[in-house]
Amino acid sequence: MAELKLRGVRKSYGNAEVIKGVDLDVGDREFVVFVGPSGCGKSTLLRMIAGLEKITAGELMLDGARINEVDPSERGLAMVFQSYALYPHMTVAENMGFALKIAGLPVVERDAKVKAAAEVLQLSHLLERRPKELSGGQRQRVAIGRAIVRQPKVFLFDEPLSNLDAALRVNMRLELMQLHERLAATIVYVTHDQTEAMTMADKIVVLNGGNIEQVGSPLDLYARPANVFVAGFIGSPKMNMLPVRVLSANTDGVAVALPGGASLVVPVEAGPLAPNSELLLGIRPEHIRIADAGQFKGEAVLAERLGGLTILHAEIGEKTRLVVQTEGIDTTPLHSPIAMQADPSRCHLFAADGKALAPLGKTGAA
Ligand SMILES: Nc1ncnc2c1ncn2[C@@H]1O[C@H](COP(=O)(O)OP(=O)(O)OP(=O)(O)O)[C@@H](O)[C@H]1O
Repeated sequence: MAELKLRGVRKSYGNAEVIKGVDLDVGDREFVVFVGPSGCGKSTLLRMIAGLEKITAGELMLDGARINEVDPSERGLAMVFQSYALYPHMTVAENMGFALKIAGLPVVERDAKVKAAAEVLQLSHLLERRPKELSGGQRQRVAIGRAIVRQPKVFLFDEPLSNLDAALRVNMRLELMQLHERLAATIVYVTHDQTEAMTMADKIVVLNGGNIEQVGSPLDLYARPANVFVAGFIGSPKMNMLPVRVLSANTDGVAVALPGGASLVVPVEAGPLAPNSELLLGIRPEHIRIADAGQFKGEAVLAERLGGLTILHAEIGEKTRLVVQTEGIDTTPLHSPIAMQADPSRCHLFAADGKALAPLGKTGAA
């Protein structure tokens, strides 16, 4: 069992508060990913869990017991860093077994644990090599192996893949997902890469400026971002955001005037919205299609043809662009008039404070 609970956790450096009261549950065997822009506090929060940074206020619990004051080495957590921090003069086997040696484990037990971890990580044939004789991906696996042999309650990963090239990163991502399954481990993982978060996490924690913006499964965050920040952060290419004006609201949703003059009814709760209020309309590029007729008219000015899909950039007004994602190789001619149709049921509306209007039915209205 390994459950973490954070309650009202804060961190200040002098007068600067960088973690501003975080409440979070990490369930047993859950793969939880902290994601957010540079400087939002991801690493600080992870290091506080590890015990490498003091917690200024709040409570950190592991399996029901407060561990704020427990020494890092006694917490039963193992951290894997971005820089692998391997000992250059030691072999792979010695690097992996070092913590066990320090802990005074007999050689036979130590060797057995190193061998078992090496097998899981496909490092068995490299045990006698030194770090400089390994590729980046192999070094990262050794760093993970060093954590595995300690059989920690929770694995903490701080951007472990960011030193690897793109192809290797994709491979290691898959390996980490398999490892999570094989070890049935609880993992807290920091990244600024939303694709890593979307593909690996059971639960994503989106951080911004020391606060949690939203916690949810990848698909929750994709389908129901709580605010503009999460909507813009999750999903690639990014969600289109268009300024719109409220025309009316009724039980079908909120009708808004679009740039270009057409209107669209988004099935969301109006709440206290007044006519003429200004909102942001969010539409993911994959929820718009090129059509004979549609709510948007303009012309494609740029096409990114990626083989399996095409990303079209269309101008729909002065300084207003719409990004449209289509399947396969799209042959829409550039600089000719086209129409685009958005699926209203997949659209999002955000109020002036950035919060998403609730989808119809969520609060009981039909
Ligand atoms: N030792 C420190 N003293 C003062 N401020 C610090 C210290 N460590 C971190 N900070 C500040 O705390 C904030 C959060 O930093 P942190 O490293 O946790 O961000 P991050 O989200 O991990 O960013 P990145 O993705 O760039 O690594 C930043 O504004 C940073 O400047």
